[in-house]
Amino acid sequence: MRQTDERGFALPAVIAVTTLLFTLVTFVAALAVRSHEAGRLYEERMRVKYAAETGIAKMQQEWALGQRKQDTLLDVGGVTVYVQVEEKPDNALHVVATGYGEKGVQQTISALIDQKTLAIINWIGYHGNKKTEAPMEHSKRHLVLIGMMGTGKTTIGQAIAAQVPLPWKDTDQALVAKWGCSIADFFALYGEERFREEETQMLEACLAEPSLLLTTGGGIVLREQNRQLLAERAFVVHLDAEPEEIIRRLTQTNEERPLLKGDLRQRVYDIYEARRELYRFADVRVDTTGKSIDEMATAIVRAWQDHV
Ligand SMILES: Nc1ncnc2c1ncn2[C@@H]1O[C@H](COP(=O)(O)OP(=O)(O)OP(=O)(O)O)[C@@H](O)[C@H]1O
Ligand SMILES: O=C(O)C1=C[C@@H](O)[C@@H](O)[C@H](O)C1
Ligand SMILES: [Mg+2]
Repeated sequence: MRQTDERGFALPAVIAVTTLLFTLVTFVAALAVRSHEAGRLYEERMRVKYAAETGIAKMQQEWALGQRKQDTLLDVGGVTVYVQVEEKPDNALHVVATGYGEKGVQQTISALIDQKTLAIINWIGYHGNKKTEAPMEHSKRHLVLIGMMGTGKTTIGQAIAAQVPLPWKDTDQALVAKWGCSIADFFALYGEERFREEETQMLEACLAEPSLLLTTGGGIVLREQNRQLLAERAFVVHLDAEPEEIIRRLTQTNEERPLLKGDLRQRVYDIYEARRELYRFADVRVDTTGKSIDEMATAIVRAWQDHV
């Protein structure tokens, strides 16, 4: 009887002490995990902030070399940095750099820069996870990729299509579907001028739709009329790549590109040089050299989301 009493008393006490100990250990462990996570988040914020600042410095360097002052997507040590530039009175540039890191960390820093000397007039400040002031230009309701053959418009477009709720069209693919023959065959049958006419009509039809993700043929910028239409109605991203990288990529594909027939290297260098200025009207430029398709797609989606 006594034994039963002792057991009856001991058991609840053991359970209570064990429960208390368990709760205490769990609490301390949770605190440790949380402070470790907070530390990691703090480190990530610092890394992204530093990348955004470096992004501004990189653009200052490029502008010093004569590069056009234009919005640009950069990769700074694995952090995507979107640098937006706005002309201000008194020869000043307002430059806003947003770095996008891991764990949803986003840091923005902005500065006023003297257009002539490229010196920083003053830093405007940092803010975390805050959208930059990019007023939506409602007429620019399409997302369009332009760029030289082989810069990845179609491939990156496909990856973007999986991330944004926009219908995706590719002018080359739409033309092939319309004609029922390849671009190379169309060129052989009707020549380049007729192709350009068809391309413009297709562009007009696409831009008349409510809102599209549109990937274009490399030569869409040849016609002034097309450049104007695009500048008015689309948020235009210029995919760029070094000619050597373009040559490497195009050597690995079987797709026939009529304008590259003959000496591929020479053709790529010639066309690149001839069109270099024609791509410059884009809202954003991005260098895809050495970058993966997914990382490009994610960076462009961010720039688009900033635009809308
Ligand atoms: N970032 C990249 N890294 C490595 N390879 C790539 C990259 N982007 C595209 N490629 C490859 O380069 C080739 C050409 O790409 P794609 O057809 O998308 O170019 P495009 O810009 O659409 O060319 P076009 O103007 O002729 O339509 C494909 O084989 C593609 O897989
Ligand atoms: O750069 C160009 O002129 C071209 C690029 C391709 O996308 C096709 O539109 C066609 O081969 C012509
Ligand atoms: Mg293409």
